[in-house]
Amino acid sequence: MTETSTVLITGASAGIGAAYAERFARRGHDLVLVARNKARLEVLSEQLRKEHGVSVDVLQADVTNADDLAAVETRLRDDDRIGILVNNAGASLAGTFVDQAASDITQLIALNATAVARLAGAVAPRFIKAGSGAIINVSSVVGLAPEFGMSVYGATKAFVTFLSQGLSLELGPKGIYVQAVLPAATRTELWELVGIDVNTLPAVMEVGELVDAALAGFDKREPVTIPPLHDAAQWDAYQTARQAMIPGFAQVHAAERYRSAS
Ligand SMILES: NC(=O)C1=CN([C@@H]2O[C@H](COP(=O)(O)OP(=O)(O)OC[C@H]3O[C@@H](n4cnc5c(N)ncnc54)[C@H](OP(=O)(O)O)[C@@H]3O)[C@@H](O)[C@H]2O)C=CC1
Ligand SMILES: CC(=O)[C@H](N)C(=O)O
Repeated sequence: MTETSTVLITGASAGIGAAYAERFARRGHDLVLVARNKARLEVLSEQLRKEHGVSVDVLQADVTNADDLAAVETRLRDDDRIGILVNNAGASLAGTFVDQAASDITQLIALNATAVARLAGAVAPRFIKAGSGAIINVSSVVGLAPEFGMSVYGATKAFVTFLSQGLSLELGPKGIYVQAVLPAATRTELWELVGIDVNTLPAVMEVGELVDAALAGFDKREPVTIPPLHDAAQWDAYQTARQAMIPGFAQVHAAERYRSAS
């Protein structure tokens, strides 16, 4: 990854992805913008070329469609200029678990989880060969909070955070930086798409502030960046508590509290 390597951003036609595109263009990076809505991508790319003098390619793709996903994977495998992948495309799901149709659950997992792993998997071997590269995965604080009542959405985001932490450990020693970004409620169209008026939420971050904070974490090479978390020590304590359990998992016998049944 060079200072100005090309950045491929999924879900770049709106919201957080469009803000990443603008911020990376401002830093002088050429871009490959991916989403389904080609017209919106064209308008944004024209604006970024004009305002920042960068080169912008549009790659229309539905990353839940097998052929389209394969085309994005091919671009990531073959285009040596791409040094940063932003896995941002995602959506939420309306209703509670029992209201959600099996087809919608399948679609959400394909978008929020499968595509993220597949695209990281497509680019990683080339990055390993180069000894550099970065993967930014946009997750969510919802993945830390089953209490929020968004079980399937939260599960996809727990997957993204776990995948990112795992990849950071696996790929970090090979020169690749992997970052999980965990926004909380951010003012984008995502809310309207699931029938929620964003103005009714108690606290909402503006998308520019969110992406600037995420990029501050990127510049520090943080493995996990949580822009709304003011007390960073809370995340550190959570990691310490989790890691403290690990040595205890290797056991021949079940814990005492489970031994009374027979
Ligand atoms: N907004 C929020 O409060 C939060 C958002 N996030 C996460 O941030 C990420 C971006 O969301 P946000 O900007 O808010 O949402 P938006 O709805 O504003 O943008 C979503 C982007 O993803 C693209 N997209 C959706 N489905 C597909 C698909 N099947 N294939 C390709 N692209 C697709 C959309 O473009 P198009 O329709 O053109 O395909 C759009 O560019 C998501 O992963 C979301 O979960 C995390 C925490 C909070
Ligand atoms: C709850 C949501 O759907 C939102 N995308 C979030 O992750 O906070």
